[in-house]
Amino acid sequence: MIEVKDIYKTFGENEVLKGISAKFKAGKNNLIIGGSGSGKTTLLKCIVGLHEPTKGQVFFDEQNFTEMNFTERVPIRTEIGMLFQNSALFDSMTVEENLMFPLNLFTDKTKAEKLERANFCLERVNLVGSNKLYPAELSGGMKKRVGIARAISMQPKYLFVDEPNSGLDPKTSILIDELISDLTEEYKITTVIVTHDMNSVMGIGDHIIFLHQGKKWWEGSNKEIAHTDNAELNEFVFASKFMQAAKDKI
Ligand SMILES: Nc1ncnc2c1ncn2[C@@H]1O[C@H](COP(=O)(O)OP(=O)(O)OP(=O)(O)O)[C@@H](O)[C@H]1O
Repeated sequence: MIEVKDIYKTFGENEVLKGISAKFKAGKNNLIIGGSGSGKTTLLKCIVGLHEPTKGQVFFDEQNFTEMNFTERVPIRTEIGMLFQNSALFDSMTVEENLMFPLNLFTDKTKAEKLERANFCLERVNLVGSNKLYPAELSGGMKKRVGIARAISMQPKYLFVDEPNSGLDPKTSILIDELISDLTEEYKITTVIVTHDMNSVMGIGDHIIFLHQGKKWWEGSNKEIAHTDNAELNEFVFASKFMQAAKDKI
């Protein structure tokens, strides 16, 4: 479980996060949603240590990450998998080399063991045989799957995903969501996903926190979100006429 306690983050005069507290449980898809500029990515970056919170604390399984120095954080960092918007693959490396990269960096496995792990992860994301391809030869959905394979290569306890569906067609988006959700449940990963995608919210939103004006405005599940009387959340979720019409049927 990850817990954030009273997180504030200020950039100059701009107070972006204003006292966010939340718990993200293992084996669940924890979604952070909210309008553009509401602070979703900033919160994600504060949790993983890419930003230091101005105030407040982050705990990984009751270990106070905020109070740790760089060296003390290393064991937790090696348990973190990350998937960024653009998949962040190394263009000059093949799929296999991309997957081996964290294993080369953080483990003392033999080459054969690393290859075995890379192949296992590729199989898990349904990309067997793509070892020698370069990112430029992959579709957007395939790149995401390689990104996911690399993120799980180190058997992470914690997985952070920023906008997994950006640039993907609706069908591929659903496949990516289902893949993340299946891996989360199977390996009991604490997964935190920043998303705008209402299909994801409805499809895999076990636990959702809605940010508005830098505050946690609402918290609940995908089952609860359809029946919320929170005005700002309603406006956000049911912004389109289609979603308005669908609301009564949920
Ligand atoms: N490194 C930074 N330096 C200064 N300001 C920043 C920095 N990162 C984010 N901000 C500001 O923080 C605010 C929230 O940004 P953030 O990217 O967290 O929002 P978001 O909810 O993820 O938005 P979006 O949905 O558009 O990606 C914005 O006003 C942004 O300009």
